[in-house]
Amino acid sequence: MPFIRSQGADIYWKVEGDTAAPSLVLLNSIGTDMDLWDAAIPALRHRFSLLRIDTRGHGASDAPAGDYELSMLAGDVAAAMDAADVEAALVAGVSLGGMIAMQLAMDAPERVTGLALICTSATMDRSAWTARVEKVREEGVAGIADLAMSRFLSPSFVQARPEIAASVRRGLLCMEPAGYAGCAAAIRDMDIADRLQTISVPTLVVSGDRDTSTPFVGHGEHLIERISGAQHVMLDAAHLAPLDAPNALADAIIDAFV
Ligand SMILES: O=C(O)CC1=CCC(=O)O1
Repeated sequence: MPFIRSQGADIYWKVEGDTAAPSLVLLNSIGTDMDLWDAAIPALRHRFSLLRIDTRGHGASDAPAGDYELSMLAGDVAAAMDAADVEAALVAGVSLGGMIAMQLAMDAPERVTGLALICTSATMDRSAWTARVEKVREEGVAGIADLAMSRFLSPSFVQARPEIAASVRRGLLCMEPAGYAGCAAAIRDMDIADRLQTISVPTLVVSGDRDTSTPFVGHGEHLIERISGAQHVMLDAAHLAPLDAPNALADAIIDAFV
């Protein structure tokens, strides 16, 4: 399995798809891993060379103790791109993944040819994420599992696809608490809102009409108002859009960038 050592942690990455096509980096939300993208891969793999990365603290990547920072997580993405020989790419991220993508576009604009910002935000509630970090460090991921699940998926999706909901919950509960808390600290300390105007690459903002974690009002809307020329697509989806609407999400990315 390919790992790259980055800033004291082994980061897991994987390349698939059409390696002669433009590169698309896929980033996961907090509490999931690169498998979040599985259902969208068949629609994306013929159009892009896909680089999936397990965000530090998630999946097969290491989960060191302590607070992480968005710039550290963006540095991990750049390290995985180096390891995969990807000079620059379109970067698509769900939620935390979108925050990392925006940070990378600010820290290393030469590595980013475009952004697909999916059910994400530049402004999360600091006190709520402070409480989440503390709870996970005291009680483990089980302490926030119900809350996280209620923000990931809508009741209608859970009823229609209980096996997917069960697998998301299992993944969450199997996580290292240090990994969840480290990334939750990066969300708590996020500081990108004032620099959104510096993003100059083509950007697609995707919202979910059933997303209660980063709804369009106050989140997607905030991004399109500040990122010059950003396009917007609203999907029939909750927060984890790649599970809820994988083909519509893939089509939106292909329509915007191919
Ligand atoms: O609120 C949630 O738990 C959902 C979420 C916020 C950031 C992220 O990556 O997922």
